[in-house]
Amino acid sequence: MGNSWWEIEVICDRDLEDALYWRLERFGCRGTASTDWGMDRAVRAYLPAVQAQLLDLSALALWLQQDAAMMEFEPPDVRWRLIDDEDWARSWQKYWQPLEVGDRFLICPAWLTPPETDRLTIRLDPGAAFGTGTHPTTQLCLEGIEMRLPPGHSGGTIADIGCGSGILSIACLLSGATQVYAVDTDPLAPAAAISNAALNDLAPDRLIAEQGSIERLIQLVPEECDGIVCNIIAETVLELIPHFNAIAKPRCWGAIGGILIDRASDISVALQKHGWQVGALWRRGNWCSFNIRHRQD
Ligand SMILES: C[S@@+](CC[C@H](N)C(=O)[O-])C[C@H]1O[C@@H](n2cnc3c(N)ncnc32)[C@H](O)[C@@H]1O
Repeated sequence: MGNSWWEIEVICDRDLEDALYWRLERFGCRGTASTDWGMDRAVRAYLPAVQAQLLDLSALALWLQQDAAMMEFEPPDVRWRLIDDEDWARSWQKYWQPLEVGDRFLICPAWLTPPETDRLTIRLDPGAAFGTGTHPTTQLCLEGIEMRLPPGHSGGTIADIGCGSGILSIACLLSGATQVYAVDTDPLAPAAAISNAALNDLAPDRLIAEQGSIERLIQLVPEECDGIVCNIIAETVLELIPHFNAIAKPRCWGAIGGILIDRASDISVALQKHGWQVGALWRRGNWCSFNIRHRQD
């Protein structure tokens, strides 16, 4: 069971997809891929087998059905099966295709030849870490990066809190940032981020990634940062916000995602309390992201 994965397949109404992602992420799923399924969507999520027992999966199915009932949708069809490492990789290969995000990025699975494009291509091997670009919260953060680091931008140090696969770190580096310091509490994430940076031909010293959270980042960064990217659920972001100042230059920007729309006002209040101005709040489905700037005082 050590090297196997649960593949959880959920067939649901397309308007339920956002809420579903949230529930799957909270359950601990490391990655998701979705495809059309007639008029519905088929969402597949992957979780190391050691992290869940059959009873946990039954509870998840019940939560998903309750979520659907509360939102007045038909109950989703939820199934799961154990797959080994090889099948897991094959599943990704089947369902995960190159994806354009925003005006500037193209996310391309490592095993495919990137298509001809004038977009910035982020090549990714999902490994076991979260972050393939298919999730709306990742896309919102990528669009935030696109706004802060426009074509021709060069320089700056960025902090990536909850780096997962390193997708946001790599986006910053390909957009001209000089250096990224990244942390993630998931022990598998830093290595995934570093190997994905290498896959994109980025010099190893441009991305320093370590296990931990903001307290590790405070030790890691030699000087305050020009930007912060952070795509984690609202409860965690609320704990992190009071510590942002310890790593931020005056006028530091932030692309903060992972927030369900009904938590937006809590986040906004906390940001303002700690000296951050909300420049824009972007929404996709039930998710939103904050583009913020530190007040200069
Ligand atoms: C939604 S994923 C984001 C991954 C990637 N940055 C992206 O945008 O796709 C959130 C990541 O944050 C990590 N995480 C959760 N709580 C954390 C914390 N307190 N400090 C640092 N990382 C955390 C998780 O392990 C996970 O990899």
